This record gives sequence, C-alpha cells and structure tokens, in this order.
Amino acid sequence: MQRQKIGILGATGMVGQRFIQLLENHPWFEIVWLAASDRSSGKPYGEAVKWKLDTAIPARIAGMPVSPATPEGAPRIIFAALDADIAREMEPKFAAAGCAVISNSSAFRMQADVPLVIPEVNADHLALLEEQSWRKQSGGYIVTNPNCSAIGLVLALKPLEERFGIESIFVTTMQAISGAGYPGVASLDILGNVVPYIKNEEEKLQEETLRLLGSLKGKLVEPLGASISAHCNRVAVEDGHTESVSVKLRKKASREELLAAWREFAPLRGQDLPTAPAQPVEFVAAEDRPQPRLDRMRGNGMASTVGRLRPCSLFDWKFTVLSHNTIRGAAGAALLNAELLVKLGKLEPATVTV
Ligand SMILES: NC(=O)C1=CN([C@@H]2O[C@H](COP(=O)(O)OP(=O)(O)OC[C@H]3O[C@@H](n4cnc5c(N)ncnc54)[C@H](OP(=O)(O)O)[C@@H]3O)[C@@H](O)[C@H]2O)C=CC1
Ligand SMILES: N[C@@H](CC(=O)OP(=O)(O)O)C(=O)O
Repeated sequence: MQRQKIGILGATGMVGQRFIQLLENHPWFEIVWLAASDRSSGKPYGEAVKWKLDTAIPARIAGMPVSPATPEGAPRIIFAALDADIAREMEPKFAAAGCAVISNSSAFRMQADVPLVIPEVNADHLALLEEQSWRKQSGGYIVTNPNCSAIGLVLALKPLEERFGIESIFVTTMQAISGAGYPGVASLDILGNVVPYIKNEEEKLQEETLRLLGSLKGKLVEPLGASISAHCNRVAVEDGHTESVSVKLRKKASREELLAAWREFAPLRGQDLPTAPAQPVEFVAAEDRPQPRLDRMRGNGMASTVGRLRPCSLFDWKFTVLSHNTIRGAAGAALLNAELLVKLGKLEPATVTV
C-alpha cells in the first residue's frame, strides 16, 4: 500500500515532535512537509528544533527544510499542533485550500460543525465534518481531538456511561509540565511545587467531557446530561496526566461490574488501526498504581490506565486515571483520528494543493 503524504504544522513544538516520532515508521502516512513559525522557516528541521524526546531525530527529518506555514505547496493531509490563537487564524486557511486538518488545538473543538472525536468513544460524530462550508467548497475540513486531560478521563468514563449511565463527575488533575509546551512553566515555579491553576483548563475539561459523551442528534451534538466539576493542577512530572475521579452512576453497579465494563471495552477491535491500543482502558490492581513514570507507556502510550477503584462516600465510586499527555493526549490521538478517517474513506490519496 502506498503511504499517503502528510504535513505537520507546528512541527518544532512538543506535540510536533511527538508527531514526528509516531509517524516516522507509520505504515499508512509519510512525512513530506514540516512547517512552523517565521523563526524556524527556511532552516533545516534539525537546526530549528529544540528536540526534547528520548529518541533521536530521524536523520531524514533533521535534513528537511522547515516550510512557511501557508497552504501553498502543502500536502492535503495536515496534522496541526499550533497554539490555539494561531490555529484559529491558520487552520481555516488550510481547510479552505482543500486540506484535511487533523487538529490538536482547542480553537475549534466546541464549534458545532467541527467533530471533537476519540475513535473509541464517539466515532459517529465525524459525520459533522460533512456540514462544514470548507468541505462543501474545497473538500477540506477540520477534525479535532480533545484536551489531554479529557481524553484519559473520557476513555475511563465511556464504558461506565454505556452500561450504568453517569449522573455526576468530580475530577482533580495532576498535569505534567510537558502539557505547557516548551519552555513552558518556569523551573522556579514548578520545582518542589504544585501550581493549582492552568488557564482555561477546568472549563475545557468540563465542556469537552460532556460533548464527547454526548449524542449526535441530527446536525448537533447534545452534551451528556450529567453534572461535572474539575480542579486542574500543574505538578513536577515530565509526562503523564494523573486524575482522581469520583462518579455517581444512574444505576447501581458492583466493583466486578465496573471492572468488566473496562475490561470488555474494545470498540475498535477488528478495524486494524495501527495506533489503536488493544486494550484502551487498562486496570492495574496494585494498591499504589497507576503512576506516571511506571504506567504512561501502556498500550504504546495510547491506553488510559485506571486503578485504586474503591467506594466513594460522597458519590458511588472513586478511582485514579493516568494517560500520556503528548501521546494519547495529543499526537497519538490525532493520528488515531486520521487512521479512522482513512478507514471511513474520508482521507483521499495525497495530491498537492494549489
Ligand atoms: N503539550 C500537550 O500535552 C498538549 C498540547 N496540545 C495543544 O497542541 C498545540 C501545540 O502544543 P505544544 O506542542 O505543546 O506547543 P509548543 O509551544 O511546544 O509548539 C508550538 C508550535 O507552533 C509553532 N508556531 C508558533 N507560532 C507560529 C506561527 N505564527 N505560525 C506557525 N507556527 C507557529 C511553533 O514554531 P516555532 O518553534 O518556530 O516557534 C511550534 O512548532 C497547542 O494548541 C496545545 O494546546 C494538546 C494536547 C496536549
Ligand atoms: N493545557 C494542557 C495541554 C493543552 O495544550 O491542552 P489544550 O489542547 O486543551 O489546549 C496542559 O497544560 O496540560
């Protein structure tokens, strides 16, 4: 099978680097175009980037030039990892030029006709992309993946919502510093410290969770009718967001029933998507797990790990969730969205725009 040509917008950032790492040997996609800000444009990638991953920059990529961030000459499939303000201005230009923009950014996640998707949770919401004016005019569109804390949480909640219904959710996050990009949070602010504030994060986690667990009604997503309250904190962890969760269910369920719901949750089984984890929600029985350093790479960084399941004296059950914020929470999430779009016939063979 010939690999489809793809480009990465924001290729030098934390998420952009993860895209390169995950795509380098991907069986379906081939990186042919990298773009970033004017600061990087024109330089070889290896010179423009401050590479922060623990695998080497692929030699082929290090020598590639960084292109200007414009649709001219870009391939038709674009993985985008731009700050929200820049994405808001730039992603529509690529979609209008006929590109499929597979975005990580929050800029369009809550726009009614833009799918906000986790393939295991709400693949049917992808139908919304057909409503976009870009799709109708040029064939281009924008599809988004959620906030990095929302992804791990929603993967753990979806099997419970399906079987028992959810009435209330209370969640407290402990988010890794890589979530703030590079250079991100100053070392003097985070070393030996916890920062109980991440701008806009609680609002995004609450809104996106209910939209992801919501139902597609005609051309609109009706959010899940549950109450939710989130507290978000930045902690001195490199990668991996940890979340303490309490849930009130609509139907009483035993511990064994919750464990079975997570164990049997395999909505993508049989689809052979290269990035999909075999077990999207992994339960770890040890009393002191999950932990970011020990559990973030489960399912190649694509699983949501759940542990410490116990009764909650305020709600019904409480537990801990952990997921890798730049893999499952960002680049891996977008890649899985793209793989699903290929399966659905919505990513056409690569040609060059304008
Ligand atoms: N880190 C995480 O865990 C997660 C991040 N996200 C989202 O992904 C996006 C990227 O995040 P992250 O990688 O952490 O951010 P970084 O700050 O690390 O990277 C930003 C990227 O955008 C590029 N850029 C900046 N300005 C422009 C411009 N004017 N035109 C074109 N490119 C530009 C930068 O290029 P240059 O190097 O040239 O400045 C760089 O490649 C954000 O929307 C973020 O919210 C989503 C989920 C998780
Ligand atoms: N704000 C998240 C990362 C992020 O970029 O989220 P979003 O994609 O919703 O902007 C964090 O700090 O960990």
